[in-house]
Amino acid sequence: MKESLTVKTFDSLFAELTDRAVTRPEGSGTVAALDAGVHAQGKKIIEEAGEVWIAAEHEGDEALAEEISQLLYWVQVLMVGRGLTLDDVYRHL
Ligand SMILES: N=c1c2ncn([C@@H]3O[C@H](COP(=O)(O)OP(=O)(O)OP(=O)(O)O)[C@@H](O)[C@H]3O)c2ncn1[C@@H]1O[C@H](COP(=O)(O)O)[C@@H](O)[C@H]1O
Repeated sequence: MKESLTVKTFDSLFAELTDRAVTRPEGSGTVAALDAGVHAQGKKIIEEAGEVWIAAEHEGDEALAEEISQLLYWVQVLMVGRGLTLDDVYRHL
């Protein structure tokens, strides 16, 4: 996950990614990830989920937390790409 001076939350990251999809700033990895489509996004989710599993089995808390953050990011990319909102998901929690 890229470094930031402010603390991000799941909701604030989702708002940021939603804004990226609308404003499409040059150089945004999220824009590229959205343009790559659901197949590429799904593969990335599987990859990151695998890295979370491996980290949980073999790595420390910091590495595990970083892998989880990447998994959450890619799940959000897929959500934004499909047009889901946070409420669409939260209502199932
Ligand atoms: N939180 C994330 C985030 N987490 C993961 N990733 C991307 O997910 C990928 C992680 O893949 P990998 O695990 O394979 O790591 P890698 O860096 O590709 O390289 P290796 O693992 O092979 O060493 C990288 O491309 C990361 O850039 C993220 N990309 C962006 N964000 C945040 O999303 C927001 C928008 O970012 P931009 O669209 O790039 O402006 C910003 O707040 C960013 O900090």
